[in-house]
Amino acid sequence: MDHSTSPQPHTGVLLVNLGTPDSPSVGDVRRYLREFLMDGRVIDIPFLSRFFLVNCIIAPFRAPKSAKVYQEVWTDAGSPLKVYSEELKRLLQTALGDGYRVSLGMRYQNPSLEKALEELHDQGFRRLIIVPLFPQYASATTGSVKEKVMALISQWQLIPELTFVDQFYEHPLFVEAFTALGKRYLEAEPFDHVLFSYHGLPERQIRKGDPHNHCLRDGCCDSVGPHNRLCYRAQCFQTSRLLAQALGLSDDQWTVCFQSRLGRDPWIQPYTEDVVKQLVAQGKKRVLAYSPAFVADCLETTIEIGEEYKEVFMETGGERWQLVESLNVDPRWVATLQTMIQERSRAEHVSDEVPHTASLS
Ligand SMILES: C=CC1=C(C)c2cc3[nH]c(cc4nc(cc5[nH]c(cc1n2)c(C)c5CCC(=O)O)C(CCC(=O)O)=C4C)c(C)c3C=C
Ligand SMILES: [Fe+2]
Ligand SMILES: [Fe+2]
Repeated sequence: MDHSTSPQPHTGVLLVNLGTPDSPSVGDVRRYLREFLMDGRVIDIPFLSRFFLVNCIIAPFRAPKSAKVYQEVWTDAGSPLKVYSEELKRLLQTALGDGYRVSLGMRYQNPSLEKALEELHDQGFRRLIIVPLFPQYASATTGSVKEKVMALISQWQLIPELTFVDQFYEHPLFVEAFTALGKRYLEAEPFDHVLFSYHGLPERQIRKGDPHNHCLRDGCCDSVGPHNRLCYRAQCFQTSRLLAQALGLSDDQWTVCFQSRLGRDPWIQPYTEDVVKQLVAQGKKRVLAYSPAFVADCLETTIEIGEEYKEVFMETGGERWQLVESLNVDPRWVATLQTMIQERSRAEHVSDEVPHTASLS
């Protein structure tokens, strides 16, 4: 094989994260909230009701409050979610090498999915690997990314081979990377308890994806199997079990909970705020908090867990609260993505090497 020239990229890789406002100004936060919450997979009610709720109630009232929180989390380089995602793209490109072209798009706002896909379209790749950066599958996140990407690509004249990485909640390297981050804290000082706090979802959305009428009953999320393969809550429990096992925790040393409820409908439980108060009542004074639904630190981790739930904990009698930072641009995380992408590539590599006409001649 000739190694003197670098190979042409043969595969396009699209990383997709949720998105964040362009700036922490009220106007930009309002625009972000409108686009995000008008997604029918996020607020899954009929269009006219959603339009009224988002444009007349949530966006106008929430934008000024959320903008203040975004101002807290904003750095000189911008929104952490975007800054980490862009650096991750750069590092992954280096790790994968010249055979791949990595692009980054956000489901909402910028850099836009349209632009990211246009970059890949221009290269005329035969194969695209799309990685929604959400470890656990939810219709509101992974499902929404898949819907939007398919809608955009369906307008192309030549539609390449598409591979979606639907989830990686139990990928051994993902679990290993998150384990290492928490282990550093557990080895440095004693903690009474480990909390795994995930972004919540309306219960209705879990039910809609449950043809077997299995979810949200006692013990329904104790395992992931054919009956609940894409159940977000079950996948969150599975990630937590694997992390707890890798951290050497016994069953009474960890708890799963769900944060960020929006509106009055029931969301999946237990709610983080209730669990935090219960832990204090049980005499747990030192808590290590993980947030394994996110691969980059953002408003939901740094502010909501790192500050708001910490405040609840400390005010009700807790003594030490430590947030485990997200994977961000950890080299183990970059290597995890590299492996997941190469695993997908290898599975289809043969069809690349052998021209399709070969079997006919
Ligand atoms: C696991 C990932 C996420 C799921 C599932 C999810 C569902 C979901 N979110 C809302 C409403 C809001 N989420 C907000 C912020 C936000 N959400 C995620 C991820 C998931 N959301 C992230 C990474 C972020 C932070 C983005 C950042 O810029 O840092 C917000 C905006 C912030 C605020 O005003 O509080 C809202 C609103 C719903 C309704 C929902 C499920 C249906
Ligand atoms: Fe959210
Ligand atoms: Fe379930």
